[in-house]
Amino acid sequence: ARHLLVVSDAVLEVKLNYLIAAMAWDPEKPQFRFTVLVFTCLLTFGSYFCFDMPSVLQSAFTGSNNCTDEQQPSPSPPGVAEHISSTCCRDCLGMSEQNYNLLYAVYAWTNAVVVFFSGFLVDKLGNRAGVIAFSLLCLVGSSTFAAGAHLRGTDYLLPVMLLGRLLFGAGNGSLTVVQNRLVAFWFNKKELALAFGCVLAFSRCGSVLNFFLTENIRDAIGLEWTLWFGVGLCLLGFVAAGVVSGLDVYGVRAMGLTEELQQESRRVKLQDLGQFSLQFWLLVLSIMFYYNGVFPFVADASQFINQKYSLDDKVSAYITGAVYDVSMLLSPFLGGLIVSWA
Ligand SMILES: N[C@@H](Cc1c[nH]cn1)C(=O)NCC(=O)O
Repeated sequence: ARHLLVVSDAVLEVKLNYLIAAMAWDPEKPQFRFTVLVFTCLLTFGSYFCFDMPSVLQSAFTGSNNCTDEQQPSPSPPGVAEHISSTCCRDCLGMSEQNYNLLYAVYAWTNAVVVFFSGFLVDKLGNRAGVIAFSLLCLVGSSTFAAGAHLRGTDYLLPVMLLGRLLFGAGNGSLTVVQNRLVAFWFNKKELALAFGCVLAFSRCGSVLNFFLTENIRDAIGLEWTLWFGVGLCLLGFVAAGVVSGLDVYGVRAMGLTEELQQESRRVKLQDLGQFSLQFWLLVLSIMFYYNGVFPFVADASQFINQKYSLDDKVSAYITGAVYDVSMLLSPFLGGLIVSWA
């Protein structure tokens, strides 16, 4: 019986090895591109979580930290969380509303300017360099932002946090560009819309979890460590970037496309911009005007809802995040629907 067990064990191992080889290492097979998809989805999960952390934490960012040594945080009015009382808040950064909004403005402007150049750079240098560089920028940006929060009460708080948002903005937008390029490469023949749907759903999942969890995490570990928790998620994105990069090198080489892709990237030039169609630019404009309304609203909505309707911070954040909930739930299905209609 023992002999039989050893033999069946060996057979099982051979079968398993065969399965792994057949499953994972032929880049033309669906298993390979879906493995790429899983790690591509992970690229922006953390950065999307971090992007709207200020919105959830707006009252902490703008509340005044004016406690004296003996003073305990005073009891909060009904419906307002304990740590944000109007008279004493140990966990608050004391930013003005304008400076708080600067955190978003700096992100948006850097994002808008940098993505143009990073898109061109990725066309020239390829996905691997881009995915590593931009996820590293997100990591450095979110770390700088979190480190800035430790400087409360000093003149350095705002410049350091703004610098963090600037680096994060440069990284996150560009990371989305290279993420879409990876999906377009690995899913160019089929399942393209479905793959885009999955990527968007996963990114939105980062946003949604931020609106559901951040306030609770802050209650448990305090403001600074909550921001470092976001950094941890960006680190996850950086690790995923390493894996995607490795898979991409392997897959392209195994399909014998390395030389062809290098030649293609040499041919890319700035003048190619002129070849984009009117339809493309109209699409760009419609997306721009759509986001014009959404992102600034999300940035200020948590505190607005909290103050106008006297709702608890957590409930206000859930309501603000609802704008992303629907998108998260529907994207993969709508992507699948488009695939089956096309
Ligand atoms: N650069 C991102 C910013 C963002 C917004 N929400 C989470 N991150 C971006 O523009 N994303 C586009 C999007 O559809 O979320």
